[in-house]
Amino acid sequence: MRGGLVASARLLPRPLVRWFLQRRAQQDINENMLGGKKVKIIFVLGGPGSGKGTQCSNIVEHFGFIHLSAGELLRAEINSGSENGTMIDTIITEGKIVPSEITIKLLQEAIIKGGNDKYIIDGFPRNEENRVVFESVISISPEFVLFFDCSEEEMERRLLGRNQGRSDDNIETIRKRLKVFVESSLPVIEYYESKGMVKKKVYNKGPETPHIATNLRCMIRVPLPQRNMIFSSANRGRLSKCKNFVLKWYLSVGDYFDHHHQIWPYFCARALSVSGWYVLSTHALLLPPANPLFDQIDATKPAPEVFEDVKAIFTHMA
Ligand SMILES: Nc1ncnc2c1ncn2[C@@H]1O[C@H](COP(=O)(O)OP(=O)(O)OP(=O)(O)O)[C@@H](O)[C@H]1O
Ligand SMILES: O=c1ccn([C@@H]2O[C@H](COP(=O)(O)O)[C@@H](O)[C@H]2O)c(=O)[nH]1
Repeated sequence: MRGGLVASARLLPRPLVRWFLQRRAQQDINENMLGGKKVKIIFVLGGPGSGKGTQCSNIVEHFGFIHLSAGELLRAEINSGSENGTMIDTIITEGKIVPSEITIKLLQEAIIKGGNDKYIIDGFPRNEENRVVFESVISISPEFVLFFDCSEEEMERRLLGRNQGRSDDNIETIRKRLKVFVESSLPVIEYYESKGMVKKKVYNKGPETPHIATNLRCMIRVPLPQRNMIFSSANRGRLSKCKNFVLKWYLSVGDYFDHHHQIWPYFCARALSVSGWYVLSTHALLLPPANPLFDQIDATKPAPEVFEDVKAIFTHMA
């Protein structure tokens, strides 16, 4: 019977057979299945240069996932001389985001071609539109999302030293990419965070927290009350960063810490939060325990230490 089917398939035109097989694979994917196995997807998100690619290589080595970097797939598309190549190249050089249908088609093809049941997708979804279109076209929900949190200064330093001949590793494009990350990609992380899907490692490094913009943004996913307060040391971008956010009113007391690093502001912050203030803090030490801030992977640490955090997450998952 099976032999008969194979023989009849040989009589069909090849494009039709290819179309049929692709459709089957697509149906499988839509049911989270590929080749009879449930497909696991993990999104790896973080700013440009936060170390996503570096850690994905470690994950592949230790946990047998296939690594799909959306950026790499787009770069391969440019190099293949495809009709979309020039458009993609221009978008990447401007640090903007390529239309969802292009990226998702490339991801979909790579998943089908990969034939594995475990994928880490690095650098995608990049904006809310990416996320929504992915959900409707490839209806696989990620098992979880890894978020690498890193200061903008550190990301910029790393990208300028990466030296892999990438057209977007220049200061002008890097600045644009960082802006796009805060404006378009962080909302995706916030969305997954609100669903409890962002894998976390408690960030408890000390008083100085590097990534003010990210962290503030993470807090602001919560509906803002009238009164807000920002703790941070001076010259860490409190005012400039806050201008990006619709803070109705805030009180900044960070200057006190710069010179003293005293414990009293911690109690102050707690007392204020208990009495209805919403405390935004750029100091890990000041966080009231229930405050969800700083729960990302601290990607400013050396790569092997970052991987220890990642490993713990993957080990628990297995
Ligand atoms: N923890 C780390 N400490 C110092 N340097 C790092 C660390 N992790 C990665 N790097 C270096 O920083 C540069 C950027 O890392 P990587 O390419 O992994 O970042 P990425 O998040 O994938 O960036 P992009 O989104 O631009 O592709 C690389 O040169 C890498 O070797
Ligand atoms: O989903 C995606 C992923 C990437 N891009 C564009 O590619 C560059 C480089 O991406 P990396 O992840 O840093 O390799 C990125 O700045 C975007 O321009 C995209 O549009 N959509």
